[in-house]
Amino acid sequence: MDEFRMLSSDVVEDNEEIIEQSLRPQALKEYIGQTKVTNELQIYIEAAKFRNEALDHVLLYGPPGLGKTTLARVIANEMNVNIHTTSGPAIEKPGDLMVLLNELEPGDVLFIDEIHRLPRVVEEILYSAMEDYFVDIIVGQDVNARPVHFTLPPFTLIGATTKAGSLSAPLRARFGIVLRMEFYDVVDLTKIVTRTAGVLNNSIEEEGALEIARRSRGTPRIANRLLRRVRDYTQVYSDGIITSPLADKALTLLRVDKEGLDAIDRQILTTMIDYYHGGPVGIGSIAATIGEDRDTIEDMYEPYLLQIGFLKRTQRGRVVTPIAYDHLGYDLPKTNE
Ligand SMILES: Nc1ncnc2c1ncn2[C@@H]1O[C@H](COP(=O)(O)OP(=O)(O)OP(=O)(O)O)[C@@H](O)[C@H]1O
Ligand SMILES: [Mg+2]
Repeated sequence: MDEFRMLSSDVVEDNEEIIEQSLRPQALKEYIGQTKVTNELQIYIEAAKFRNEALDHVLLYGPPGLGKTTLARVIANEMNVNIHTTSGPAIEKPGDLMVLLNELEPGDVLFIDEIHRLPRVVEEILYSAMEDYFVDIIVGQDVNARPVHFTLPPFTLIGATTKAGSLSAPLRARFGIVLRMEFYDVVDLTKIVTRTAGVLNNSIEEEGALEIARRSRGTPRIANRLLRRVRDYTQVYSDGIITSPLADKALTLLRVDKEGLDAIDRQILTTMIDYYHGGPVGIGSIAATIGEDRDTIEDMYEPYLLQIGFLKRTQRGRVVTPIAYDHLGYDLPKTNE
C-alpha cells in the first residue's frame, strides 16, 4: 500500500472537495465545537441583522482542516446572503478582484481563502473597499489612462489563513472580528465522526467513533478522511459496522498511530533525535534533512506536535520532549535526564 498521508493536499483533494461539500454543516447550531468562536459570532450576527447592516469583516485563522471554509459558509447562511468564494493566489491582478467586487450585492460575503497570499497590489485595493466601500483604480493605458471611482455595496469580507503572522498590519487592522480556530477535543471530534457517519449512512459504535476521533489530530478534515478509510475496511472485512477494534485495525494498517501521527510526523521527530540529539534545531534544517517543504512542516505538521506537547519551541529552535521519546520508544539522552 502507498504510504498514507493524512495531511497531503494532492490529487485526492478534488474529489474530496465534493465529498466535503456534502458533509458541511449549514447552520451555526449544527457547527460542532469551537464554542468560543461560535458564541462570539452568534452575537455579532444577531446584532448586524438587528441593525440591518452587513456583518463586520471577519478574519479566521488557524491550522488547516479545522473548518474555516465551513464556518464562512455558515456565516453567509446565517446572514441570509450570498457567498462568493476565491483564494489569495487566484487573484493575480487588480482586475481579478474588480470582477468579484462587481458581483457583490448588499450584505454579501466575499470569502478569500489563503488571504495571506494576496499580491500586494490587490491587497492595497482592498483597504478602501473594506473601510469605506469604494475603489479607486486606473483604467486604460498610457495616454488613455484615467482614474475611476467605484462605489461598492456594504459587504463582508471573510479572510481565512493558516498564517496570521504573514498578514500585513494594514490588512489585519481592517478586520473588525478576528477569530482564532483551535484544535478540536476528542469529545467534539467524536460528535463530528458520528455525524459524518450518519450523513454517509454508515453504522458506527460510539467506541468506534472515539477511536477515530483520538487519532485525528484534533482536525475534522482528518477525522472525516480516516472515517472513510475505516469504512472501506469494515465493508471489506466485516459487516460494515464500525467498531473500536475494526477502527484500530484499519488505522494501524494505514500507519496512523495511537496519537494520530503519520509517517511524516514520526520522521520529523526521529530525524530530530537521530541527527540533532533532539534539538534545538531550526525548522529549515529539519525540512532539508527529510526533504519536505519548510512551509508544509510549519503549517501542517508542527502545530499539532506542539499542541500535544511532543515538540517545544525555544529561542534556539525546536526541541523534542520526553513524552515524544517515550511515544517513539526511544531512550532519553543523558543530557535530558
Ligand atoms: N465544526 C464542524 N462540525 C462538523 N464538521 C466540520 C466542522 N468543521 C469542519 N468540518 C468538516 O471538516 C471538513 C473540513 O472543513 P473545512 O474545509 O471547512 O476546513 P478549513 O479549515 O477550511 O480547512 P483549510 O484551512 O484547509 O481550508 C469539512 O468536510 C467539514 O464538513
Ligand atoms: Mg478551506
